[in-house]
Amino acid sequence: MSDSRTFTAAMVQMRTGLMSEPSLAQATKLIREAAAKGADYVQTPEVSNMMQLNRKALFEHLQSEEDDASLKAYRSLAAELKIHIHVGSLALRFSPEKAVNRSFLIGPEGNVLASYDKIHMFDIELPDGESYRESANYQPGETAVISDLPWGRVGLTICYDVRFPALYRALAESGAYFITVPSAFTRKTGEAHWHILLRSRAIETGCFIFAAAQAGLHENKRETYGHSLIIDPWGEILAEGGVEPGIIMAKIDPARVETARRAIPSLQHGRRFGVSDPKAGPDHLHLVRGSV
Ligand SMILES: O=C(O)CNC(=O)[C@H](CS)NC(=O)CCC(=O)C(=O)O
Repeated sequence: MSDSRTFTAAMVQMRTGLMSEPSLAQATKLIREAAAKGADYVQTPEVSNMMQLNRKALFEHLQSEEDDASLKAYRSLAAELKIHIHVGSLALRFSPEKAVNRSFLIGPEGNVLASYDKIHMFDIELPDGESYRESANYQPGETAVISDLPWGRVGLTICYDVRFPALYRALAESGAYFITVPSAFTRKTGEAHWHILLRSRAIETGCFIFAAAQAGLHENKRETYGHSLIIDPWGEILAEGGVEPGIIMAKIDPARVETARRAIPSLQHGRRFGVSDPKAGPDHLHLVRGSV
């Protein structure tokens, strides 16, 4: 395929603080650095604006999408640098009671091309007592989102979504060549699952995976895993971050999507099926929700 389809993707790895202004300053510096090095598409992690201590503090600082100063700043920056900036997500006010975890794909004219509300809420309890109840504060999205970049179609997801392969299948079947997974993984679950989950989603979908990550010990005392990743459709890691803030970059050739899918057309081989339980009698069939 022609060289004109290739582009440079950059992931900004950051350590979001309690307040949005210093977090924006941190991201802006890294986005400028990526643009100076030739990035066409720059992604920031989940909750690029603030990671607060508790519900009360979160709601004191939340802005609505209309009023949020960091979204305006990212839009101006994209227009100034003439690049795509994908704000992995912002915590924004959704209603008096709920926030929303929303990512924004901004085009080189500063226009918002697409936004996506995280669908799957991280409500979990780890064996060591670490626990999260994202749904207490956040309103989940109900719609998967795709958008068109100049180099091919992109599907938007966030963090914990990565554990739900049906979403990725749906995005790939809707024409995605790239799938974005801006994240704030915990250190524990990241060590155990991060690379495997993201590489699996790349291999299963034949898509590039772009995952900018939060990293390190945050002002709110949470520790995130880092290791931002750019993965090709064969599952190969093209670039990986460490545990400190910074940028990673890779040249992206969308033709690799076609090569990988020609080699293993598993997207076309998927079949619908039921699950039979012989103990429950010959006519019994559990209905399953999908083919994956
Ligand atoms: O609440 C915030 O400040 C920002 N949001 C997050 O950090 C979100 C929800 S708590 N984190 C995840 O989804 C981690 C998933 C994860 O670690 C896994 O799937 O293992």
